Amino acid sequence: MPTLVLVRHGQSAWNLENRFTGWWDVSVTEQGAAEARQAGRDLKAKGFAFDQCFVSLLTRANQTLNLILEEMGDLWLPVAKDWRLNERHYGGLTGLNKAETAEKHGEEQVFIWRRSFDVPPPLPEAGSRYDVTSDRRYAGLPVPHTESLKDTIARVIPCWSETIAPALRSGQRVLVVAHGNSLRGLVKHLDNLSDEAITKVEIPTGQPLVYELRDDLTPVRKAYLADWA
Ligand SMILES: O=C(O)[C@H](O)COP(=O)(O)O
Repeated sequence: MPTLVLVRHGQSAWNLENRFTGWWDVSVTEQGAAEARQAGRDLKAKGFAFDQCFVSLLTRANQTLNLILEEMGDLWLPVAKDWRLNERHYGGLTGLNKAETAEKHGEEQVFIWRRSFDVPPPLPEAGSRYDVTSDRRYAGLPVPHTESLKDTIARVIPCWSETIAPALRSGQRVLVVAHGNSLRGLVKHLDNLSDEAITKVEIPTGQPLVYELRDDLTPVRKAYLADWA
């Protein structure tokens, strides 16, 4: 039975500071690194092993993956790095404090920006210091300027269909380390959730989410590792 484990990166510097992060490339904090190591130890203790890993191009996800694999003694595993697993792009909100933004624009507006299905955050101002379009890791790629969850899903699902799903179908046990919203996109797809239902789904940092799948890749059961018997 295909096994898929999804992990959101451990706590990042901007999770700690409560800042909109998106494609800005911050590192995990000490707590985030500890979450990742614990996830690796727990996966190993519960008998999980992987054949193929997938990760975004962002540092916090790569650090988390490496720490998990180090704890599992599996740093040798093949890893496919794909920009399509990056966090949703937070546009002009990138770098702003979430609580201060809510004070300025209201809780309701910030909820719409953070959790609505198809309303993207405002575009960045020209010359934004958080512009990553010329970062060489994205050379030749269609770097977005802002993204709704719907926009994020429009790149995550092709990544799923072209790379992750074929690996699972070929019998590989797969670990995906990515981000709150790229993983919400995958969860929406796997659990066949409505646009409304996904607004209520939150994915915590550093907690492996385990899916046991049928051969057609529909879920048989799903649970966070802490509850996986
Ligand atoms: O990019 C970010 O700021 C976070 O990783 C996810 O943010 P959210 O909880 O506002 O979707």
